Amino acid sequence: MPIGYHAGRAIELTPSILSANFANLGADVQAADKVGCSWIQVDVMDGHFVPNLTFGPPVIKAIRPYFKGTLDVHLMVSNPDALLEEYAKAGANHITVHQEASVHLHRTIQRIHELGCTAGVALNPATPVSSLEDIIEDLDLVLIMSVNPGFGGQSFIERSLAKIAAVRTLLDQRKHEAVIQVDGGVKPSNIATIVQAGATNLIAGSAFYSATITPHQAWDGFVAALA
Ligand SMILES: O=C(CO)[C@@H](O)[C@H](O)COP(=O)(O)O
Ligand SMILES: [Fe+2]
Repeated sequence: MPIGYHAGRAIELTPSILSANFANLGADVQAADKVGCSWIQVDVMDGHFVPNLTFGPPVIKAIRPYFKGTLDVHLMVSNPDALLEEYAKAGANHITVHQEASVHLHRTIQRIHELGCTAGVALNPATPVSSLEDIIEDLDLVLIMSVNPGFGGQSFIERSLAKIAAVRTLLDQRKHEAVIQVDGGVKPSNIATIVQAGATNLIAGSAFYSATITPHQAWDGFVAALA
């Protein structure tokens, strides 16, 4: 269920399980389902495209029964094409690849669609929105990275707000509707500004899975911040 609405669009909160308790992953994924999240993000890192190593297809297959909604795989890997089928078969509904990691982006997006998933492209903080001009109409989602990918708990890079607004302008110009997702440093204290810039899907890792508040309290905090 959405955490709010802005300009007639539903705003979704997508917990990132990178900040979950890995020894208790099924329960943590189920907690996101129970509080009402329609999306959950699995951050796949290969220790090559980003300096960290996380989950593979067996983990996605294992958590699939614990979440009813969209299982969003954020692929932070070199050569994503080689892995798409495995992640789709493991239970992904949505796959985002990085613009910087894909040599044949158009072919990659076509392949994700052939596999029955929706498709997104992520842009690192230093990658311009203009790099999407010739692919945007094929995308279901654009992911603006508001931190350098690899780790949870980093601070939101303010320049990302202008990039979010630039994606909204480009989508409007092309009369194309796509999810604008923002990932990194999203908190109740900055969510309203991020949504006003044009984002519709907010990733929350450390602000959702926290030692000090429950997922329920985290959800309520985000809802209140948007109200
Ligand atoms: O993709 C990534 C990091 O590369 C993320 O999805 C993080 O998990 C977000 O964590 P927070 O910044 O919300 O703590
Ligand atoms: Fe992510």
